[in-house]
Amino acid sequence: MNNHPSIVLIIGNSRLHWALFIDKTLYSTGDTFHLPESIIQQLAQNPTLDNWLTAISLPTNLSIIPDYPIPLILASVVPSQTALWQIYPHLHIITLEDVPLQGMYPTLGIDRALAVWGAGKLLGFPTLVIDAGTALTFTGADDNQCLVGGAILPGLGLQLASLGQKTGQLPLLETSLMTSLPPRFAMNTSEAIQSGVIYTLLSGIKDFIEAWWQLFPNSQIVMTGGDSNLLKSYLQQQFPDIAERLIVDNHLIFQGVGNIVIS
Ligand SMILES: Nc1ncnc2c1ncn2[C@@H]1O[C@H](COP(=O)(O)OP(=O)(O)OP(=O)(O)O)[C@@H](O)[C@H]1O
Ligand SMILES: CC(C)(CO)[C@@H](O)C(=O)NCCC(=O)O
Ligand SMILES: [K+]
Repeated sequence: MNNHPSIVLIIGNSRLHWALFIDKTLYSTGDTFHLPESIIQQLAQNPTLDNWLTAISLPTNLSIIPDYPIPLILASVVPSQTALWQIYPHLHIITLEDVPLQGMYPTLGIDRALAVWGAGKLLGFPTLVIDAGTALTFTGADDNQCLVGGAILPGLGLQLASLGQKTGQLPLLETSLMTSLPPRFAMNTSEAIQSGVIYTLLSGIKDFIEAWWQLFPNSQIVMTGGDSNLLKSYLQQQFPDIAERLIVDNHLIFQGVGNIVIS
């Protein structure tokens, strides 16, 4: 095969993550919100690269845009969203069976399986992935490319949203407005929320990393997901020794997909 494009779509709980592959090479990436059904129908009826590039605004400077139907490779942790794409004519849905990782449990999220597989293939096993998305997850695999397990907690945005939405007096804070660490003992509501959420999250992350290094002292640790850059910068300020050994890779899941599904 040469010069064959495919579109990869990872459906997360807040956003869609897109990649254009040319053969096995990751060519460009982007994020969108969940798409309206009308757009999905248009793409299903006219699945050319030109249409795709318009619909999801992926950057390209390809000299030749082929006009045959483009395969869509989809991995989703949102079943209702997966259902909308069933009408696409050249659809491959990635399941746990596609991932060569050993020892997976049946309800493991496909995003976690792909990310830890991608991290291991890219940087070596053992590996621990921290995915700072809607949910924040830890997912580890050992030298035998076998799942060790992990943990799931509400991500940064979700922690802030739950305080904003489930209380009478607390404002809804947005991660996009956060930059530097708040004072630990805060004297206003906004900083008090930030302090509580951020310092407990950072110590929790540190504790999981240290527990992992007890098991696998030389393991790589990779962080990915929408909040990874923000969390890495907080960790650099709060726990520089840990941050120094942490790799941020926002394309980890796509590395995993490219590695196993695209032939
Ligand atoms: N432009 C953006 N729009 C929305 N969220 C963003 C953006 N940039 C960063 N984020 C952060 O990304 C987080 C969500 O991460 P991400 O987009 O990786 O989640 P997801 O893939 O939809 O969810 P998950 O993978 O956990 O199901 C939010 O907490 C938010 O703070
Ligand atoms: C934890 C999330 C929401 C993270 O995106 C996803 O991986 C998921 O729905 N997982 C299923 C449960 C599990 O991984 O054990
Ligand atoms: K759910």
